[in-house]
Formats: sequence, C-alpha cells, structure tokens
Amino acid sequence: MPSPKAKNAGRRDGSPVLGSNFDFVSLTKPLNRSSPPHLLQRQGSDPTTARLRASESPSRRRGSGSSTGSASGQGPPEEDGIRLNPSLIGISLSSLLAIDLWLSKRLSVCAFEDASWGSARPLMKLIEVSGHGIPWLAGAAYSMYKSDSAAGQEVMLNLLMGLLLDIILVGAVKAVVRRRRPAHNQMDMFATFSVDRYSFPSGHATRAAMCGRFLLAHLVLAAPLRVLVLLWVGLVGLSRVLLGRHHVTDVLFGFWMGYCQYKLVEILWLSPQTLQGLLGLLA
Ligand SMILES: CC(C)=CCC/C(C)=C/COP(=O)(O)O
Repeated sequence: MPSPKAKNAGRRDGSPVLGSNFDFVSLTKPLNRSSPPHLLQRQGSDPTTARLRASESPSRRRGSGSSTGSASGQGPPEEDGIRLNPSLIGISLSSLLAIDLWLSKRLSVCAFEDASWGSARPLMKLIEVSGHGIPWLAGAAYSMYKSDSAAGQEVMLNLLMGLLLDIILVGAVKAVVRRRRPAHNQMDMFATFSVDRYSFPSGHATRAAMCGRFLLAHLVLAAPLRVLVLLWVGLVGLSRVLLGRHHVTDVLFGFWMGYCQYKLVEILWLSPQTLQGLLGLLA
C-alpha cells in the first residue's frame, strides 16, 4: 500500500495525482504560473513537456537575466519559434493518436466472438476476404486471360499492375512505419506476408480504394452498381476497425494511399503495344 507521502508526491497543491493520462493532460493544460519555480521544475519529466515549458514564456526567461533573446521585449527570440513549433506539432500528433487509439478500441465491436457485435464477425470476415489480395489478383489475371477484346485485356493488365504495385508499396510503408496492430486484434487472417503483422496503413483499405476507383473509371456500370462499389469500399474500411485489425488512422491513410496509387497506375498505364510485347515474351 503506498504511503501518504508517496501518494502526494506528484502534486503538492493537494490536487489529485494524474495517472496514465499525465502526458496527455499536462501537454494541453496551461502551467500554473503562481507555482514556485522549484515546483515548476518538478512538474512532468517527459521531454516534450520540458521542451514546451522551456519555450512557453519568453518574458519569464528574459526576466531571469540569462536570456539570449531581445531584452527590449520586441518579440520572442528566434530560437523560441524554432522550439515551440515542434512542440505544437508534437501535442497535435499525441492528441490525434490518443483519439485514434480510443476511437479504434471503442469501434472494435467484432474483435471477438463474445464482443458486443461478435455475431457479425463472420460477415466482417467475409468482407475482409472480398478485399484480400489473392482473390483480386486471381480475378484480374483470369479476366485478362478470358477477355476476347484488346481493350478488356489492357484494362485487366493495368489492374493487375496496380494490385502488384499496391502490395509492394503497402509492404514498404508497413516495414518503415512498423506500427503494431491494436492489442485486441486476433491475428487469424489467411495468407499474409510477414510485414502484415504491422498495422499502418491498412492494405485492405488501399486495395479497396484503388480498385474501387479503377472499376468506376474503367468499367461501364449502371448507377446502382456504382453505388454498390462505393459501399463496398466503405464497408471494407469499416470492417478493418470493427474486426479490431486496424486503428482508424490506418484505414483513413489507406484510403488516401489507395487513391494515390490509382493515380500512379494512370500515369504508368501500360499500352496495348506493351501488352503485345509482354505476351510475345510469354509465348
Ligand atoms: C497474400 C497477398 C497477395 C496479399 C496479402 C493481403 C493482406 C492480408 C493484407 C493485409 O491487409 P491489412 O493491412 O488491411 O490487414
């Protein structure tokens, strides 16, 4: 049992000691300027807080007599601006990540069979399979092989190229960022690469966004089918979070990245001549 002394070690003004929220709260809360200097030094030990504190009041530091800034008070010295900006970016990022973690956990209602929406887990897994790389690669290759028009073959060849590009780019980003999947995720996906133990970005989201955009641009679809494609893209993304596979930001970034990948496929578009050359090589 902690001693009363240990319990009050965090704050001397009698307010409750902040627990695991300390970093998040202390970064966004203004400092109590009436606190004695020795107390200001004791509040928070993390480097971000310390950086913020060091730059939070140019006038305080001017008053201390050890300032490197302008003594006439005509604005903060340049180093303050340099130090303050990274802190603000840090605060915004930590806040975004905190919201992301909280929201992702709240939304992971199909993460287990006995979770609140656990009965929908099989349906979510079906949607997961619909956005997996293997059915898409197999479907595009089969359609290209079966297509009897050069235009159809060209479109399917480029879809195939986009799908391969997607696997490479997503794998590269996952390997660089190395964000762990949510703790509540059950790693029971079929056919994964080793980088798929990482979470950012969601490969299903990139693929769904890229393929959805591709289908809308290159297939002549009736309006209800176009709506269905958009719905499917949204459902694939949502299912990643509901299944507890991903954080919300993994999916949002994945959608953006998939859209950019589609643009890249348009830029790199393989022409019928290239296709003839490739088929010539295969024959
Ligand atoms: C084996 C092939 C061809 C693709 C792997 C597809 C896969 C399992 C991606 C991971 O997706 P998330 O990042 O959304 O979990």
